[in-house]
Amino acid sequence: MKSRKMKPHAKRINPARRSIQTKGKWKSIELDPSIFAEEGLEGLVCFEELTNYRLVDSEKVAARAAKELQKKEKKAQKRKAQKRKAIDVVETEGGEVSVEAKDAGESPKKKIKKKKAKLIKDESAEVAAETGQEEKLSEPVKDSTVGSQDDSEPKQAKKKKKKQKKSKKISLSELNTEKQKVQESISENKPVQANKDPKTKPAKAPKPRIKNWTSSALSGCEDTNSDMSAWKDLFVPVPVLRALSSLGFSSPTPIQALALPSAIRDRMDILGAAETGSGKTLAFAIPMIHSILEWRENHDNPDPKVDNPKPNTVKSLYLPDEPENAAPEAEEEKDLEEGDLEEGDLEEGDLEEGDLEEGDLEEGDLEEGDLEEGDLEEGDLEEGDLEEGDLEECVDPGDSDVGEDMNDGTNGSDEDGANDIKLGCVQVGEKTPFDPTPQEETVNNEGQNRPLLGLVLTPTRELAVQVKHHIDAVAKFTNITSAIVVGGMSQHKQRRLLKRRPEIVVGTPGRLWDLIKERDPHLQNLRQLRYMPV
Ligand SMILES: Nc1ncnc2c1ncn2[C@@H]1O[C@H](COP(=O)(O)OP(=O)(O)OP(=O)(O)O)[C@@H](O)[C@H]1O
Repeated sequence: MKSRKMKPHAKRINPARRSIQTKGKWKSIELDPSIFAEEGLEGLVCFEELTNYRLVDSEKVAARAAKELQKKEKKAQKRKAQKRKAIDVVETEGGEVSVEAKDAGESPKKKIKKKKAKLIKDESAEVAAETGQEEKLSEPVKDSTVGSQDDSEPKQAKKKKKKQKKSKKISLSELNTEKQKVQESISENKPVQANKDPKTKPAKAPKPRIKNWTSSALSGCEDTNSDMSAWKDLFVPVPVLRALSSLGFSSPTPIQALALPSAIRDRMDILGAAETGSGKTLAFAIPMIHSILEWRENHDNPDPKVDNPKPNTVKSLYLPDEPENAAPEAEEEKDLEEGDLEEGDLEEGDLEEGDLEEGDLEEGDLEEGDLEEGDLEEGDLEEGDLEEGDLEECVDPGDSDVGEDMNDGTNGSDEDGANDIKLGCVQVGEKTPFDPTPQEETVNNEGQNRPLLGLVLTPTRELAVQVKHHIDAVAKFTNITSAIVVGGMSQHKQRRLLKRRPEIVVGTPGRLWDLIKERDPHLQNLRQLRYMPV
């Protein structure tokens, strides 16, 4: 039915939604005009009828419509994907400019993702450049950009992890090699080299050993390669020169260079002054040793026609042109064969510490009376050497001063010299007349007759010890012996040492005076004293 109110060209409702499929056409039906006179039908225009049509299932139609929609959406997605692919191809060929052009039409999320990927790519390139593997690493990075961006991120992460693992492995292997080095060096007693890698802990450096040059000299480690020509013209005795070479003293200090010729050649008294550590000790010790060697030579080969001994008869470097000097000491050190030595050839002091080894002396070699008082020094006997009953009376009242206070400047002589006159800082013994004439020797063998030839006076005990070490070091190839006489140490022991008649005595005034007052035989015989450094 059509009325006047209906629009003539109104859009027809989709027939599918009506569930009717129109096959024929709508046809108008002729009506009686009286019908239009009735109320309520004045707006009616005509009737139409459709006789050819088909009823349709509405659900099926709806499903079809949904399918059609999905197909359309898929097609749209495909088109978009094809567009992206085309843009990526352009990017790989054209570089950054094309990427930026492509970015203009993309969402901000995708832009961030791309930036991330780009940053990772740059980092990996830098690392590759550092490790020298740039070529290997850059290729897979390019591949990832050709593929989808979502895939590129996990690939980059994997590579990063691999790199981290690699670097960890490298650092671990470095640590292992360092450990091995340290273990090797420990087993070989070698100092460990400083570790250059700041991450790993540096190995503890071994504590530097302070060189005890006196003991090293006495141990006999000779530096035979050192050039000793700087000592030429200083009149140093050859055995002393050998000792200096073993100490590594290849040249004299200024005070030694100045003092030695005047003291040795010109026999001058010398008053020297130089700063501490400048070698003053050897400046007086070498001339003293020279003087003693000279005395020995004249004493062993006395010339009955000449009262005074010949000066400068000791071999030294002051005669460089003489062929004798070319082979110093070599002849003296010829190997001794069995039978070469007869009884009496060896004197006291000829054998030094270390000359005899374990096993050299057998049971029965020593007879009763071979050892005298004073032959054994402190330290000669070790724990276990003496058995119960070996010592009967071992307490010596003279040893009571072992524990004297080292800081106390006064010696035990104060009690003895209670009646002495004190003049300022000089003490003069009233009741102790000093008699320089030699006392009658109680023992008359050759070694016991040796006079005191050098007496060194030092203000302190410590300096006395130091000076004795210096003298022993440079006199180690001469058989010259020395003893120390200072307060704070056993007076009894010092008396025993003086019985051995050392050529040199180093001491402090107080203890020396004590022993002189006690008429120690070695200190009473000062007629032969040739050298007295103060
Ligand atoms: N010719 C030399 N060459 C190298 N070193 C030397 C030489 N002479 C001495 N010395 C070294 O110098 C150090 C100091 O020497 P010395 O003790 O004789 O100096 P000093 O002037 O007597 O010092 P102080 O005034 O403190 O007693 C010694 O331990 C020795 O190692």
